[in-house]
Amino acid sequence: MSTTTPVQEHYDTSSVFVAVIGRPNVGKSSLTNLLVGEKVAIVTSKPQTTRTRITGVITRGPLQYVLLDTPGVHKAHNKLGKRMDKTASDSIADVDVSMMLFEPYGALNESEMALVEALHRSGPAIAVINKTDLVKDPADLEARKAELKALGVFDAIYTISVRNKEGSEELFDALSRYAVEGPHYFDDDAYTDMPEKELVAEVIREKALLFMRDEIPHGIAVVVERFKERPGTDLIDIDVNIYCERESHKGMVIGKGGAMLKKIASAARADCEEFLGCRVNLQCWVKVKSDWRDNEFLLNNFGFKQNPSNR
Ligand SMILES: Nc1nc2c(ncn2[C@@H]2O[C@H](COP(=O)(O)OP(=O)(O)OP(=O)(O)O)[C@@H](O)[C@H]2O)c(=O)[nH]1
Repeated sequence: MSTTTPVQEHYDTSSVFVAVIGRPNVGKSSLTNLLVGEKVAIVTSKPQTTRTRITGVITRGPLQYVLLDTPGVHKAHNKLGKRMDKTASDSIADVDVSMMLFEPYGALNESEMALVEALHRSGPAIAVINKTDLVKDPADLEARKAELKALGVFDAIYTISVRNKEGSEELFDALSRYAVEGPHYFDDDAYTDMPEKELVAEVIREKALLFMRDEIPHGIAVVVERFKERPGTDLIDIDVNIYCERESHKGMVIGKGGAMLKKIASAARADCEEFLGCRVNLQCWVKVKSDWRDNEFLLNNFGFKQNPSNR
């Protein structure tokens, strides 16, 4: 008697994996959050806030969109930078479509042109001009569109304003054209594959970036040491270590009489309570680990791992 393994040849469902790419600060995280409708990627006005590859998931009926929110393109100066660059180029190779964001104004820079080159070699791509709310004259937008069209790599060019929440339906529609028939890779009610612990760490980093002067926050790493629900309550205890590179930075993260740390922690707690849907007891400690950005072991320890392919 022979046994056969049933092979499903037809699916009623499909999915599309999308790399969200573009120069730092162009609005990749903001767009991911808008499309997902939840806070999965941290957003600040300072470039290069996105370190890890965050996956936003949106399921609309039979179609599942999976967004990879990549770090901005930049020149790598240390191991962390190199790893971030690798994450960005890996994403383009793995996906069904790349969505490259552009500012409405300004010359395309060297790293944007390098990305465009990479797109010529990889799969299909669409261009998205964000921040149309800043456009003064519609002719400016037309000129930008013509410039992008001339690059000869984009199947189509879209215009959006994440700030005004304009253009997202057109994008969903555009991306759906690249969907591939198959199973859904994530639960239909999932919106990210990022563990809650990592989301908590990202939120704390976001607050540090928001409240502190430029030089320090980019040198910090946040590690969630404990994430534990208190049985019988709606309370989660979260213990967090904030690592910085110098003793003097530690002092600044803590602030006068602990004021800065308190400010960061209480803003982070409010966000955590919102997305976790319960009360949070958040304890933060600040520690010094010099050169963590150049130390392979510590990078792995802090979660900046090279992600395995999703498929
Ligand atoms: N005016 C305007 N500002 C926007 C819009 N979308 C995003 N921004 C702002 O642009 C800044 C950068 O947004 P992010 O989403 O963090 O940009 P990013 O591309 O993810 O940045 P990196 O993580 O550094 O690569 C933030 O201050 C946003 O509020 C928009 O449609 N209009």
